[in-house]
Amino acid sequence: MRRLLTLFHPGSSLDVFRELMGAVAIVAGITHFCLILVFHFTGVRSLALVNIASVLLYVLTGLLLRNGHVRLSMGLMALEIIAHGVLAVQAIGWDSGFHFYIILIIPVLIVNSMLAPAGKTVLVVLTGLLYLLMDWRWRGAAPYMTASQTVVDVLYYFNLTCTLVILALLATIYYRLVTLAHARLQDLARTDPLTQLRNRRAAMEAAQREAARVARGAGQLAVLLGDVDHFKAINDTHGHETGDDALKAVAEVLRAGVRQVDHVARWGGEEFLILLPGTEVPEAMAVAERLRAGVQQLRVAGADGRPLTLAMTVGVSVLVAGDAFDQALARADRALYAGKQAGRNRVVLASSPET
Ligand SMILES: Nc1nc2c(ncn2[C@@H]2O[C@H](COP(=O)(O)OP(=O)(O)OP(=O)(O)O)[C@@H](O)[C@H]2O)c(=O)[nH]1
Repeated sequence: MRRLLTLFHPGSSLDVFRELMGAVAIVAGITHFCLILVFHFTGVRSLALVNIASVLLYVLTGLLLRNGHVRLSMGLMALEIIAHGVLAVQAIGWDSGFHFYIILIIPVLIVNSMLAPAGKTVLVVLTGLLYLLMDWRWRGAAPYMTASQTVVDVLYYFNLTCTLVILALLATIYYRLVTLAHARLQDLARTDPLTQLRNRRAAMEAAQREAARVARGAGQLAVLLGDVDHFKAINDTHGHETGDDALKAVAEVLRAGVRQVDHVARWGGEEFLILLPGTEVPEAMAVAERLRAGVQQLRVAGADGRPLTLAMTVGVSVLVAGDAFDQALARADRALYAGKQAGRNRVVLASSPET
């Protein structure tokens, strides 16, 4: 299953559908391969040849899918399933169960993200009508090939089992892919697109979780608020693109400069929030100073090609048990403001909670 799910990387609903079709092509190819063996050993050589053609067709549809020809491969698959069903029920009889596969077209049509609702409805109804028509025409009709009751029974239970397995697989894969796509969306909703850091919303969630840990006695939480100095001047002098490059470079310094358990987020424009769980004042000040120095060492290419230096002011506060996160954040913000007032490019420790 994991292998099937990693054939394509699901992102959009089209990717999800393409992945699903890829899985269908693989399972259908395997089913037809088994049928080659069944027909070969039961002596129905002509149908073994038909199934060789089906396996080759599913290989082709798999390749088409990988190259992005989703509609074409889907059309070929539907055509194969219908043609195979029609031919086989006429040849060996309705009781062979080859018509079951046509029913599987209906759920695949419904999850198809490329079809408009009206088109989907028409195709689903047509498939249902085709199935009913086949049932009316061929159930009870005499097949033109004579196969023993044992062969018909083997085929019936083989086809019924395969249909049930494919149905369960389709539902499972679709459920897994929807879950993956949902997780991806959740992640996107929490990521800042420019810096790839967590965004303000994700930072607030992390802050609430960490604040709850502090309240449970898990030690202090250091709150660092960093703001790039004179950033407007960088934008104004070198352009917005250079400003963006500078923000990405700063984000990288911050991300690389903290532990795995720490949280780094883009809090707003050129402002970054860093949360350090289980960290007391001396350690928090050391980390803040290291990050500030890291930003100062950065060299970003300016509009004239010459390297541009950056600086960052950081306000530091510590959340202790019985303290509210908003209060600690407000203290870090005041410390940051004090740092700006005092000349920027520095780390300032906030006053303690009770002052
Ligand atoms: N390039 C770029 N600029 C941004 C982005 N978000 C905010 N800004 C700019 O960041 C600048 C922030 O300016 P100010 O708030 O005046 O701060 P500053 O110039 O850094 O001054 P100090 O903080 O006092 O040192 C504004 O010009 C915003 O337009 C962004 O995503 N990309």
